[in-house]
Amino acid sequence: MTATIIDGKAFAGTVREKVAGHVARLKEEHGITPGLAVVLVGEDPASQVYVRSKGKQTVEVGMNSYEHKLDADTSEADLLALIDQLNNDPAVHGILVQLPLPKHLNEDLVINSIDPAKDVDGFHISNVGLLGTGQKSMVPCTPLGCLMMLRDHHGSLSGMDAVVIGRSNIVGKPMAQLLLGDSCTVTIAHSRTKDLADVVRRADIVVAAVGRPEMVPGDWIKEGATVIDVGINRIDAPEKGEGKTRLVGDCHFDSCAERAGAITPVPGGVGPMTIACLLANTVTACCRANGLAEPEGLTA
Ligand SMILES: Nc1nc2c(c(=O)[nH]1)N[C@@H](CN(C=O)c1ccc(C(=O)N[C@@H](CCC(=O)O)C(=O)O)cc1)CN2
Repeated sequence: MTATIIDGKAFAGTVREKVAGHVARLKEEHGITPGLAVVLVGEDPASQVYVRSKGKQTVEVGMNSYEHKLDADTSEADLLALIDQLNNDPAVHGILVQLPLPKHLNEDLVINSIDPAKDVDGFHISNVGLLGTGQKSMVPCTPLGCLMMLRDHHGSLSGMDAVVIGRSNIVGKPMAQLLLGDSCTVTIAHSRTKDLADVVRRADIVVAAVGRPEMVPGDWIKEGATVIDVGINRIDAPEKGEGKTRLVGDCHFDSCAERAGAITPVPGGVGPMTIACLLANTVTACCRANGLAEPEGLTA
């Protein structure tokens, strides 16, 4: 079998178009412009790129973007004071603190200081609890993007065997909750899982989110399975020239694509959906804050 490529970049474009349509309606019919505040602490080069991209795409869909760039040695008290100010700003409907934070800042404390209604990352403990109990919540962007692509490809996921490799709070755990919510039989695998190859071979859906370059080989994949590769790993690429690098996922793309029914590429798969879903969550948060009907097709 040669897999269908699930084009996350194109899909993200359709999500952004839908978001832009909702934003236009919010302005025309209610005089409301959704606003997203992004907080970056420090100068991590990858984070700077992601934050720039978030700001640009926020403006492109017609929303207001508020960027707060803080020095790497910003104190916890100053960061919490900024979050408190954003929590109380009616023009701000979504707040995101770019991760990872510098080591001296307590990530859990910072995330849990965000108003859960404005927590467009879905990382606040209240949103984690709401998702885990099947209640309306803000849903983390990367897993939401994966779910949207899976639903689009399969229609119903009911009864499918899904394996999520990785148990992070940002991807693995919420992904498993979302798949459970869509009536999959879900296994969360991790570094201590015994016979990982056999566990993965049973799966109709494989979501790989471990951050280990190409660790899933093609012969772990059941014929016809759908592979969602969340990993974004930069590796040396001497074949491109001295000192050159390239991006790969957690799955070995060529061998997995030979057996899978469908697969997301890296780059151009899950990554672009993360920011598109952030925009979607901001519109959702804005609608909820104003007691308006939520946009269809943009939430879990
Ligand atoms: N507060 C948050 N911090 C982080 C999150 C998050 O969802 N919330 N996720 C990641 C980083 N991230 C967004 O913040 C992100 C990662 C990757 C991509 C993306 O589009 N990747 C491209 C490749 C880009 C490249 O060339 O390097 C792709 O996969 O095609 C978007 C957003 C950690 N922090």
